[in-house]
Amino acid sequence: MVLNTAYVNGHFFTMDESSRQYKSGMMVVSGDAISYIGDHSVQRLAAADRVVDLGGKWVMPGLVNVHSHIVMTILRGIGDDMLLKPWLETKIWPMEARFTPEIASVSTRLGILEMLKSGTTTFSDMFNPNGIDLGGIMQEIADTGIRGAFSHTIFSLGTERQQRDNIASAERFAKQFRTFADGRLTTMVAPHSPYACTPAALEESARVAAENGLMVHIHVSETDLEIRDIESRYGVRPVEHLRRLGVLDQPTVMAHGVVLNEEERAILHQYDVRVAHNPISNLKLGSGVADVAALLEAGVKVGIATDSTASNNNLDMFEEMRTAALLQKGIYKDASKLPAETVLALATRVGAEVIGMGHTGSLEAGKKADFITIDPSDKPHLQPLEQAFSHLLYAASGRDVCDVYVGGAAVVRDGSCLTIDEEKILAEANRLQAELQ
Ligand SMILES: CSC[C@H]1O[C@@H](n2cnc3c(O)ncnc32)[C@H](O)[C@@H]1O
Ligand SMILES: [Zn+2]
Repeated sequence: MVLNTAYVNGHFFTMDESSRQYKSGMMVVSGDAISYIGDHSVQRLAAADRVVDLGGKWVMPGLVNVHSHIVMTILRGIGDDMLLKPWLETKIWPMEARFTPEIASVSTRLGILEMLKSGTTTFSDMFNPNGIDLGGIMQEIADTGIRGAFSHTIFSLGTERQQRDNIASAERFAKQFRTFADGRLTTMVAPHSPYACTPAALEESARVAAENGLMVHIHVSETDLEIRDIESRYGVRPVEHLRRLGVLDQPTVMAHGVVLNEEERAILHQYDVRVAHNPISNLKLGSGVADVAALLEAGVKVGIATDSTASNNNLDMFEEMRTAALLQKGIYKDASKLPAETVLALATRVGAEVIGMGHTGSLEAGKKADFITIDPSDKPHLQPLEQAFSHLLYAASGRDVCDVYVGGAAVVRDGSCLTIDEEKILAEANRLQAELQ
């Protein structure tokens, strides 16, 4: 039997196409989906099996982080203040090579704990298996209650045989977990980047995506150095390189897109390539600032993302949204660029579409009941209440998140995670980072 829960007395921000607000509104959740959102309805209240009084809390869709690496969470604070190439080659990749199954597991749960507590309900993640049992990791992710899409990274490393095995392992993973945890978790195909994958590996990735109806998730055009490197190896820039190899024929999420010209933005639009914008990671690694305003003007779908805690150094999507908005205003010297309405949409409804999960991301009848609450009543930085929508972007932080629901199930209540043993994970993470160094 489907349980109907009525959430009453909340201030709802729907983030649907028309971005409605219902002050003193009502939302009914039937099973794992929203069946009603709107003004208070006495009839619907009478028909509900359960009533939750929100006491004036704000309710918005859970945030969608479209590019992360949760297995790297343990590396927070390691490798600060370095450019991407030396950061990867001298710090991160050598450390990742020493990861054990225990590190991968603790890192994953620490990352998800941080995401859930700061209001992220859906994420798209790329991880490097390194001999780790990905089935076990997927089960752990499922147990946290979060929603997401996961990809086993493809690197062109080692002998030809090792490279073939790597792609075969990514394909097995993508097929096995394509629909997992009642469809809450799914997979993508993730060649790391045009510089860490051979043309053959990129073509193979496109084949695996096409044969299995999956999206491609790849780092592209992150730095000037990458553009020079790809041009010198193949005579064309990364976007054209991927286009020629057939990668862009598959639905693709390109992480970064910092260094793009007008012609490339037109290609992304033409091929419906979506961009995962990682403003803080791009700033911290000294990569630059993606021209999100130009991408949106070119009709490209953009989502917001954190990247990993090794280049961010947190997974707070509120910080990420605010940074995204402020950067465009700053680089254009135009305060009208990326208003609250736009950025909040990119981090919710549009972000969900970017990663092919349009069944979440807004509070609308028929969508999954993935939502978060914020209690502004005791928070001076969220008052006066009248401009609440503005506060969601310009004043709130992940620490303000009170309750988090995924598919109608509570995963965080009053700031405490119900699905992960916080004390235990923090102790384990501290012990393991000390051992790694
Ligand atoms: C965890 S599997 C993915 C792989 O990507 C590396 N990585 C993390 N952040 C970035 C980035 O911004 N650009 C390129 N590569 C990145 C990470 O170390 C893993 O090996
Ligand atoms: Zn990344």
